[in-house]
Amino acid sequence: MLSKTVSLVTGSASGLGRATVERIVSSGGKAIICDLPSQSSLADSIIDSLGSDNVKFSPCDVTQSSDVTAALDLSENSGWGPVNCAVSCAGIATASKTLGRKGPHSLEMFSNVLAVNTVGTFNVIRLASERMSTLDPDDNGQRGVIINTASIAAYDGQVGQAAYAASKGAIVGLTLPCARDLSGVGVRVMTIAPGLFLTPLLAGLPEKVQEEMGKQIPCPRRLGDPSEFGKLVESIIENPMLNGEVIRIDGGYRMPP
Ligand SMILES: NC(=O)c1ccc[n+]([C@@H]2O[C@H](COP(=O)([O-])OP(=O)(O)OC[C@H]3O[C@@H](n4cnc5c(N)ncnc54)[C@H](O)[C@@H]3O)[C@@H](O)[C@H]2O)c1
Ligand SMILES: C[C@@H](O)[C@H]1CC[C@H]2[C@@H]3CC[C@H]4CC(=O)CC[C@]4(C)[C@H]3CC[C@]12C
Repeated sequence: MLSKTVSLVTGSASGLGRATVERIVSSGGKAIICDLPSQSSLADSIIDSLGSDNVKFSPCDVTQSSDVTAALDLSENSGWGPVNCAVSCAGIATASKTLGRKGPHSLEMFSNVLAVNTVGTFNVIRLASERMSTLDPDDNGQRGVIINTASIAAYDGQVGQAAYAASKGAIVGLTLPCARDLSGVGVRVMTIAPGLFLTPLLAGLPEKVQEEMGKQIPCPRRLGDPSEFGKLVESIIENPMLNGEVIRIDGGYRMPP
């Protein structure tokens, strides 16, 4: 049971983040939905279904420190206290070759993917851990847990995924040093590397392509359901021994070139 979980979940108006909020709240916790202002109507529908006592929306671009700070403040100003759990799901994906028919990869696109996926994730880690450090420790001397979302593309990046794979590889790379940095204040840091999950990120692809992608997963032979990601988040929150590690959740899939 996550009845004491007060969480900030980025990118949670949609997909894996939304499933995380649903899991945390159905297990008795609270969640701040941290997503772009353009996602406010999706956030409102989550609040309608889960209740405004349990879920609040803070419009936020994760690359902006003031926006993340405002989301952390909202938890405290709502009487929930400082967050003890931060889950980063905000992310964007692009597809562009390093040298394509139209010329070299756009440097702006590369920087933007790293800004949202990597810098945004680190922004949450640094600001959320400061708030967690003010909490009383539990029996294990722990004050909070931070969960990042990488991707199996961090390991098996495909053609056209240089920017995306680099952004996710960096999240894998920062997991252990951040866990080590924050061990003194009792904050754990974990990363999940999902395989192919049926979220709006993939739902935009033709149905035939989605079906074919699902068939490539060894077992189970289908795309992942976002609720399965939410379940893993819950396990990580509940298990005090999980720290400084990356967990793949991919049905045994390894992406081809
Ligand atoms: N779906 C998959 O198969 C899959 C696989 C591996 C990794 N991932 C990763 O999981 C995470 C969630 O992906 P998803 O599939 O749920 O996608 P999604 O598009 O459904 O959700 C991503 C959310 O992030 C938000 N977002 C984007 N930029 C933001 C910013 N600057 N600030 C705040 N919020 C921002 C979007 O508005 C959106 O609500 C991403 O990091 C993605 O790279 C997804
Ligand atoms: C594991 C995931 O993080 C990536 C693996 C496959 C990627 C998708 C491949 C098709 C792309 C098409 C596109 O133009 C937008 C991005 C993609 C949907 C891309 C998104 C990231 C994953 C799912």
